[in-house]
Amino acid sequence: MLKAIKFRSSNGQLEVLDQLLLPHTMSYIKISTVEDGWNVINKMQVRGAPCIAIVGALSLAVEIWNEEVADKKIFLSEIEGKLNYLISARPTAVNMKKESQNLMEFATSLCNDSECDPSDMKKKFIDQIIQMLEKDIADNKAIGKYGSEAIMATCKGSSQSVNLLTHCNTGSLATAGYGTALGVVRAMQESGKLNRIYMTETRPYNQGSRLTAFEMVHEKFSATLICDSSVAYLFQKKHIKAVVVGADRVAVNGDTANKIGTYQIACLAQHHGVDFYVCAPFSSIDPSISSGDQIIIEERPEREMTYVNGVRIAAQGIEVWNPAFDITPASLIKGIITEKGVYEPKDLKDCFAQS
Ligand SMILES: CSC[C@@H](O)[C@@H](O)C(=O)COP(=O)(O)O
Repeated sequence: MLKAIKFRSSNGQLEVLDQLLLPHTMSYIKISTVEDGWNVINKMQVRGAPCIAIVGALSLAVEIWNEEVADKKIFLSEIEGKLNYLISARPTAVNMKKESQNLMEFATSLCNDSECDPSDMKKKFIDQIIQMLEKDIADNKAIGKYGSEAIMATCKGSSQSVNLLTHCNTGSLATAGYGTALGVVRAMQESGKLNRIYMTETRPYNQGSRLTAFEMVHEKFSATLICDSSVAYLFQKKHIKAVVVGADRVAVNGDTANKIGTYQIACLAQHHGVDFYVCAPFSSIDPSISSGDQIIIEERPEREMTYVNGVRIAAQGIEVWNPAFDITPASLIKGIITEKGVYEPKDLKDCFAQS
């Protein structure tokens, strides 16, 4: 499996795959500081909501790796400042914000624990960050299993294999490994239930043609790339059983922010009677947001749209609007596939009330 993150827990060495150079060049960038982490996230050398949170947190771990911590309160305020800085790298994905809150709660409890000395606090804090890597892979495998079961439960005939469509990149490159929506695809492939995965190019940054296509070729899946504008025709012609996409932030009512173009695919899926699933860990659900209207949508530089590989492809002088994400209303989503099971959007609220 491709690896977006290489982390050595023996000596605190962190490297991330430069996804701007894919699919032509596999080159890893060394990350030594929080500023390095912020930069690779902001420039989208690392992207994908779970991967952003893990790389952000690990950049803090490697920065403090050799630090002598003498005072717990000073250390707590240092990590709070650095986590807040990391959240500012990209605004739409909630995972970095949620993981920061979790890490701050954990660090505060260590700070208040009189049995824990400053160096213990640092060690335990770093260990907590490292656990995020394993947890993300385990969560993705659970998402894959639940998603595969949910899709196959709607099929008539147990031996059937199906065609799926995905958008953007949600695989090993967007997570610690295995993937969310691509994790569902992977689980279906492993159980012989995948006939073919179709993927959109995902303009303007081309996560589909550069990254998902790269992963699928690498894994030797039966996979086909389509233009973003071919989705309606694909639904007419290719017997697509379901759409599986990831999420950058899910509101409590199920409205979902994901890569620009997701909303129009959901509209087309409804028109054609194709099931539309969002696949995301609980860390992508934002309990503080009641609906999608409150989600801040990142707008990226116009150059990402008007240039391809340094060559301008748009007419000089044209004005450009380049939102990186859109909001798919909950009414278009059949299920939200998480590591705890599959929820109808209307049931998410109760799920938070219970926990
Ligand atoms: C498991 S990744 C889920 C989402 O983060 C993904 O679908 C997506 O929209 C990524 O956007 P990106 O702008 O490439 O970070």
